[in-house]
Amino acid sequence: MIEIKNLNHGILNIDRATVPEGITAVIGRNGSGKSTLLKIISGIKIPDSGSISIEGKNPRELDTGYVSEYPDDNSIFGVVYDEIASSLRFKHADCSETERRVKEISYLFDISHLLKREMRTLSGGEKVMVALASACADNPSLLVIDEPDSHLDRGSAEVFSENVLNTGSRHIIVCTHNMETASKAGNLIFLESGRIKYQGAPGEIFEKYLKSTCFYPPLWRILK
Ligand SMILES: Nc1ncnc2c1ncn2[C@@H]1O[C@H](COP(=O)(O)OP(=O)(O)OP(=O)(O)O)[C@@H](O)[C@H]1O
Repeated sequence: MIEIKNLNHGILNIDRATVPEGITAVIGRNGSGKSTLLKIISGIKIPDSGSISIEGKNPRELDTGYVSEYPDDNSIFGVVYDEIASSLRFKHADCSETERRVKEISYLFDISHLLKREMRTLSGGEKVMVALASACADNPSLLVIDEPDSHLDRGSAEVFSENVLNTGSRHIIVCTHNMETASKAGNLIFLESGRIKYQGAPGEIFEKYLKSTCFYPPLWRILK
């Protein structure tokens, strides 16, 4: 469980919120504070005031995988293999175990053919897939992903839904402008001007509060 109390940071102003385990999608208009919230949950930013705890711990005490919305912000190393292996190497994992895991996760993410490539030569979507594989390689207990789908084609978006969202991380927080992705989460947070306006099961939030807005999943209008 993630507990937020009296959080103030930039546009964010959240008195009290409890985020359950599982997959949470964060949605809202441009500039509503989604990325800021994700950076605070992942421990990248320390809030100006207030507190956030995850399973009773400070975010920086958790093993976390974070994927930025900007593909070029995600990589440290020059070659794809080294990038995906980095979290395992930082933990001094055994070389053969590192190699096994890099190959396994690359296969799952359908990027085995990229392992020897230089990061700078990849497309935006390829960089996102490498960043997702790298973030998931060490099975983090918290996975925070900022707008993965804006760079992904349909096939890669499916790989994302099937593999990233089923990594087994205890908490997965995904910010997205894709309402079909959001509708598949277990929990939905709707941010407005830095405040949590709605939170709950996507079915309930979309039907009850967002039906007449552009946030309602387009597919639902056809199917329902
Ligand atoms: N470092 C910063 N300095 C000043 N203002 C900032 C900074 N970072 C973000 N902001 C402002 O805070 C607000 C929230 O930004 P944030 O990136 O969290 O929004 P967002 O909901 O993720 O937007 P988008 O959907 O466009 O990515 C915006 O008005 C933004 O301009």
